[in-house]
Amino acid sequence: MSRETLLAASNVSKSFGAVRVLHEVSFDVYRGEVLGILGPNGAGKTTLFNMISGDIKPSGGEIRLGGVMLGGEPPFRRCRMGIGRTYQIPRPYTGMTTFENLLVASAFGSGRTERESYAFCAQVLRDCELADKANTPSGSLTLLDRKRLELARALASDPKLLLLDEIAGGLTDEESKALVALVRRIRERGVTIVWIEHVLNALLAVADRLLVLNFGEKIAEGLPQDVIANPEVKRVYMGIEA
Ligand SMILES: Nc1ncnc2c1ncn2[C@@H]1O[C@H](COP(=O)(O)OP(=O)(O)OP(=O)(O)O)[C@@H](O)[C@H]1O
Repeated sequence: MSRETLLAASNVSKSFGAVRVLHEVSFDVYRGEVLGILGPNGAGKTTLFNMISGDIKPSGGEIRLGGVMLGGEPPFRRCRMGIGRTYQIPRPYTGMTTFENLLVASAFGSGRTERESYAFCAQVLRDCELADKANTPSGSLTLLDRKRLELARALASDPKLLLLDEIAGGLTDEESKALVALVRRIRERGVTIVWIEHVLNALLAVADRLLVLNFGEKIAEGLPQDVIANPEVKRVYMGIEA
């Protein structure tokens, strides 16, 4: 079966001054898949997301979405082109309610009218199991609900490609399962997902493929069972000598 590429990264590199953080990383993300990204702390995972979302510029290489080069497009335009993301540290507007947070994200990203945004955001709230917290100030949500809100805010811009940055950290096993179920539902709606995650069980429960970074270089990519069995991945990521 032929796979359609949604996002293509070719030879993407990033240095901060003399410090090389990513070196010529290339990979494709196929439409409809969940690609999991693993790697030790400092491997360059979030830096890669920052370059896809346009928060920072690559030092070299190219990133394309649906064949269109992202080049110097700023973050808001990439958002409107269909790239949504979450941040490792959720950034809700704590003085606003859950619903208001979604409305802001929707107005920013989707180009919907106010009336359309209301209906759409109400649906996103239901999808993310936050409907009963619509009027709760976001600053008083539980950790799981803050994670759901972070996801819901990314979904409110109606992305084709959703970048999830360590959303399962700090959750109990049960909460993590609830989050995985939500990620699955989002994928079933046709959203393509790239998920950086240290909570391996969560990632393995939903990822179609895995990519592993170490010291800014891609060291493995493929089916989860093959990547997890790769001796280099075991050594650098799990500390297991072959
Ligand atoms: N703006 C910056 N200026 C200088 N160095 C940076 C900057 N952003 C990131 N780095 C460095 O780049 C390296 C990669 O950071 P990055 O956050 O991408 O790693 P990561 O794989 O996401 O790690 P973690 O799993 O801990 O989140 C780190 O050494 C970090 O200190």
